[in-house]
Amino acid sequence: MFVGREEELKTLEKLYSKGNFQLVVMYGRRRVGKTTLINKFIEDKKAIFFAAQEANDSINLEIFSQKIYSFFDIPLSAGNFKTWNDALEFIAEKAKKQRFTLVIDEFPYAAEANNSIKSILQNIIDHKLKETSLFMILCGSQISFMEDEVLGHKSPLFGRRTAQMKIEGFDYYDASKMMHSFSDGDKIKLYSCIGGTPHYLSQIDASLSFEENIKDLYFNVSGYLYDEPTMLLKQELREPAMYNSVITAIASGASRLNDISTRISEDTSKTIKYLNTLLNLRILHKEYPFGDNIAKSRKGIYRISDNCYNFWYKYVFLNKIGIEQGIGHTIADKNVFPDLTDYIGKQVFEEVCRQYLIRQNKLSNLSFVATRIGSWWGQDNVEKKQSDFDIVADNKSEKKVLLGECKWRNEFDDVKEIEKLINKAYLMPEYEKYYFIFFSKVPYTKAAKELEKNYTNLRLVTLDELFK
Ligand SMILES: Nc1ncnc2c1ncn2[C@@H]1O[C@H](COP(=O)(O)OP(=O)(O)OP(=O)(O)O)[C@@H](O)[C@H]1O
Repeated sequence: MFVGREEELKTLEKLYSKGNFQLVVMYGRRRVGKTTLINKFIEDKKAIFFAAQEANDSINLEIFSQKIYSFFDIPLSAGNFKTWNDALEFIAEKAKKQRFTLVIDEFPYAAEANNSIKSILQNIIDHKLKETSLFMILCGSQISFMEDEVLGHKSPLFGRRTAQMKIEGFDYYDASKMMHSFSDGDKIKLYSCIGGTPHYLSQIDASLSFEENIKDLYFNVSGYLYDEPTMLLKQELREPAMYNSVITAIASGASRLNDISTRISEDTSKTIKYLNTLLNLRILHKEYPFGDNIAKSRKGIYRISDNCYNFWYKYVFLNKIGIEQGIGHTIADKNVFPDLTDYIGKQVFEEVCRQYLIRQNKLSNLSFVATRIGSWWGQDNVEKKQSDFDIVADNKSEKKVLLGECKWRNEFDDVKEIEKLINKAYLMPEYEKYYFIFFSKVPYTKAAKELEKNYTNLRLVTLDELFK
């Protein structure tokens, strides 16, 4: 079953409809669904799909030759192309007369096996392919390679791409389509622990409970996700040990540079280097209080971008010895599951609610079209304490703002919390019209629903609405 990717397919189709030469550079973490997306895109098109192997140059050229021959119905006895240049010139000649797509998947493998492929490609693009209607996709999983050696200004291919697409994991909404047999609450829990990587989501066993799935995937040595984040880290970094410490520090709650440095016992100048590498790899991202000037703000905090990493570094990495000794399931029951409400409440649910708003905003389902969506934290000068909004979305020119609170708790006084949210609006004084939104794991009380009826600018969102 193919899920989501509507935007990506729309982008590809739009580029394809231009009818001229296109070079789309597509990249994204392993297992994020690049190949599946490309296959969906080419399913109704004439296409040569070549996936480079982690092998030497002659093997890659041989496979490439065979793909070309089979596409043009040339008998294999014709022998392989002698060089990449010959193969690509052949493609260029054919592409003068007919429209087709050429996909080179896992491009870094081919380029690592033969360092001159990038220059050969550049030369052919400039002198031959540009005049054809070839639709070409170069795809790869090594983010640093694709950004530096393909898109980067030092690459021979710099400036040749007509579009670039970074493929991200699913948001909670698309991820939930891969777990339809579960309750809404379990869907959020699964997304919080596994994240949005389609391949990981495809490992969920619908016949097992949420807990059984998490135990099977993470808490035994043969579990599919037992070692996955470190294996991926090793692919991108030569010395992952220090990076493991940095990510563990963040997963355990440190989010500012100083706190992270203290936790890993390194000075801030070294820590910042590690953090920057992890930011470049998109394993981390930085968040700023809503409205801050990002270029100047000193309030940025570091967050782990993917829930699989977040969960793994918080609960699996530090328990590896126990898991290897065969007590993984007990650790999960005793130490992990009881902590999940806190983990989701503090680290995931807010993001899920923001994703919901981003989707609703695109569908024009909010009271106004928001031009910025984020969260805010800072000083409340009236109450003389730190304060925050889980959600802030605004339209500055219309002077409208939406303020929100997200509660992943089993019990709380909803009326009190809603009133608290409304009463904090003075912290955002620059608007004329205020709207409020509240998200809750558990159903609202009658009194809260009454409040919503009387206060037209207030919306109470229930868990099931997140999936509509
Ligand atoms: N859009 C999708 N809908 C449903 N399942 C998907 C989708 N995308 C990916 N998957 C699942 O994830 C698996 C891995 O996806 P895919 O091979 O496309 O990832 P990739 O980014 O090309 O990975 P790699 O870089 O490791 O080759 C697929 O076999 C499929 O099970």
